[in-house]
Amino acid sequence: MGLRRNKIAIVGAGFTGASTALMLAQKELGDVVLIDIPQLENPTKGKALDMMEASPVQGFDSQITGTSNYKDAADADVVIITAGIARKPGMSRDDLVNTNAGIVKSVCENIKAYAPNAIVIILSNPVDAMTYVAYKSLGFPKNRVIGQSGVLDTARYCTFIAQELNVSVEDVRGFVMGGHGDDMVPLVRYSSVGGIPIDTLISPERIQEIVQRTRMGGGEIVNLLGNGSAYYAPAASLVQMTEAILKDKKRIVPVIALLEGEYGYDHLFMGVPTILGGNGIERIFDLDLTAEEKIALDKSAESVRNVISIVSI
Ligand SMILES: NC(=O)C1=CN([C@@H]2O[C@H](COP(=O)(O)OP(=O)(O)OC[C@H]3O[C@@H](n4cnc5c(N)ncnc54)[C@H](O)[C@@H]3O)[C@@H](O)[C@H]2O)C=CC1
Ligand SMILES: O=C([O-])CC(=O)C(=O)O
Repeated sequence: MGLRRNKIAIVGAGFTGASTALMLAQKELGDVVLIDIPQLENPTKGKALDMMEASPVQGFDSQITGTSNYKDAADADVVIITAGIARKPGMSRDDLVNTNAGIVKSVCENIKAYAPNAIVIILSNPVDAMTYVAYKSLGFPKNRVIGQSGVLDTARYCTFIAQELNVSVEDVRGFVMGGHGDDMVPLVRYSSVGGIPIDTLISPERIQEIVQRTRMGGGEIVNLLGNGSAYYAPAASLVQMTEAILKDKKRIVPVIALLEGEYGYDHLFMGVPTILGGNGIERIFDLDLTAEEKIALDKSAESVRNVISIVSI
């Protein structure tokens, strides 16, 4: 019997889903199945075929299939959920909660039926609450239900630090935790370039501006695009998470995880630093925080709780 390739299903073939499919294939992380609603089956097939026709030019052998039939996603190793509506200028991510909760729930019923052993990554917003909806709907163990926020928020934070110091992005380290909203918590104390703490190189005022720009990073793109939200950096973030899982890399990345006592929170889904590997979330780092950091995290946790409290499953 030949070796089996990894299979990655992406539900939602819009801006983020399609960008993710192409980036996954370019890295040959597995065969990709792109799923959207039956009314969009032809455009979904068209996107997949267009990407396949890039493969001889770019030299990748991953197969990309467009479909509206979950049977094509049977036994996927990783399923990525990007289905739902995106915000427009003037809206908050939380305004999407009721529409997207219904969509994520129905998507999860299909995942449960066709890919019961998959590790599931949720992108749909408001993503902390949608990860909770997915966890409840799937009934999978908590290590296999993972929300994407912190990789993207950290990427934005690191972009701004690299630009501020005019240094390589490869040398910037740091992370953002908390909910994926305007009160997320970039951890300045744990941020460095080439091992040098950033607060020895950047003034407190500029650091605060970078922190604030990071918090509003999604909104900055929404306002510039005018008719949707970011997709290139979100797709890159999903690819990093998928790669960590499929290659069992044990990357240390912030992701949305079910907290059961960590940081003093119980039954809450929120972004925290974790080890991401072949078993999904393999460990949560429960770091000591300063009083100021804890106050900021409490505020973010309260925002997430408020959104989750209005979700009906
Ligand atoms: N967590 C994060 O960091 C980020 C979250 N997002 C969120 O991701 C979601 C998707 O964003 P985009 O791709 O830009 O939106 P989009 O509108 O381009 O694509 C969404 C796709 O989902 C599909 N869809 C809707 N209901 C479906 C269902 N029941 N089954 C299958 N497919 C379904 C739509 O037909 C559409 O093609 C939004 O909720 C957005 O807010 C986007 C970027 C970052
Ligand atoms: O801002 C949005 O609505 C999309 C998103 O979550 C992000 O780009 O961070």
